[in-house]
Amino acid sequence: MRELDTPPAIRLTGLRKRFAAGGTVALDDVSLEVAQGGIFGIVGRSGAGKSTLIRSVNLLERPDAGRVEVLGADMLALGESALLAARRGIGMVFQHFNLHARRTVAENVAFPLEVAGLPRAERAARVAEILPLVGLEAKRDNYPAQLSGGQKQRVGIARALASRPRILLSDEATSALDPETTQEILALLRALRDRLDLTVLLITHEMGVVKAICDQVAVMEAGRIIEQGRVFDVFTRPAHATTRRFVAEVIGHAVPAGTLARLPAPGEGQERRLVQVVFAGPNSTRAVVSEASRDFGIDINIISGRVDEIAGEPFGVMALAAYGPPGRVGAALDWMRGLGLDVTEIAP
Ligand SMILES: Nc1ncnc2c1ncn2[C@@H]1O[C@H](COP(=O)(O)OP(=O)(O)OP(=O)(O)O)[C@@H](O)[C@H]1O
Repeated sequence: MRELDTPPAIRLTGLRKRFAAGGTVALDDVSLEVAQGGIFGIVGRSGAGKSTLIRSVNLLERPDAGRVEVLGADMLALGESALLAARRGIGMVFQHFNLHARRTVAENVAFPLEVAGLPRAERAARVAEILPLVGLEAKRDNYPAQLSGGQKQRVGIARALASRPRILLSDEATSALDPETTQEILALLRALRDRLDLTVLLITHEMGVVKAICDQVAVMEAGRIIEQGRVFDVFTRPAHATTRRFVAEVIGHAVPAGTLARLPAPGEGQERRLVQVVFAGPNSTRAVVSEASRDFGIDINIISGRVDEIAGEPFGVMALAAYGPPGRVGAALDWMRGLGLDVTEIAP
């Protein structure tokens, strides 16, 4: 991450929100910090409180308690006009694009500038500058109905960037898109972050989105953040059961029951241990399976395996069945743990 010495772009402290007396608590003591230039993902199931949280940043939703600081400004202390100005520094992208059907691409992008009272010539100049950034110069006079979903979201992004915000909020921006278009839009968001020096806070129910572009992640459940940290750390060492389920969606290694049933039973005087091994860090590329097998005199059957990259770092996960005399198998697994690999038993 960049600019480690600068204060966070967004700092939320102790946010609480309940929509009705006696109703569900949408935010329950939520605190997080988004570093300048970072891409921070908030993931959680439907109803976890993600929308309420992201809408608290620009005060589309007012928390009942807590503190919202954006680029150093105490948002809850701002008067009406100062708040409007602060909001112009925070762009927002929506799941269903929210485009005006009867306005062209250029007119949609210019809309927030019109609301802000910018003269026509300046609006036109800004639109001409921004459409190439999202690859839509050729579509400037088209109407939303003439665009694909991905193109519509590019318009949504261009509109969010029209007032040159330093911060971009993304509310499930890719949830209505197919997987290929999702990857294109995510790549665009990352490129824009780099080019315009943006800070991005996004919410999603898909861990794949987090894996693709975020450097920090927070997992929400029932209004609380149950886990947060660097994406690589959370993916490779999820602490909470809910996080483990999310992580399993993209890097999971549930071994099918049929496969387990077909594994050979241990021979006379032998034991069998089934483990999942997560390879990360300096020993991720070491030939641990063959080394363990040779040095401890055991047999290791690789049931499944996959090598991946998370936040640009190599990462692998394997399911292994290890056979050998009692004691030696355990010693081999301990040796793997000693190398910093994450070894967990997956079945008896
Ligand atoms: N305007 C509202 N009035 C009353 N309750 C609300 C309102 N908005 C959200 N809630 C409730 O607050 C809780 C959190 O909702 P929120 O929309 O923030 O969750 P979410 O994680 O974004 O879910 P989704 O992905 O389905 O939008 C839910 O119980 C929801 O029903």
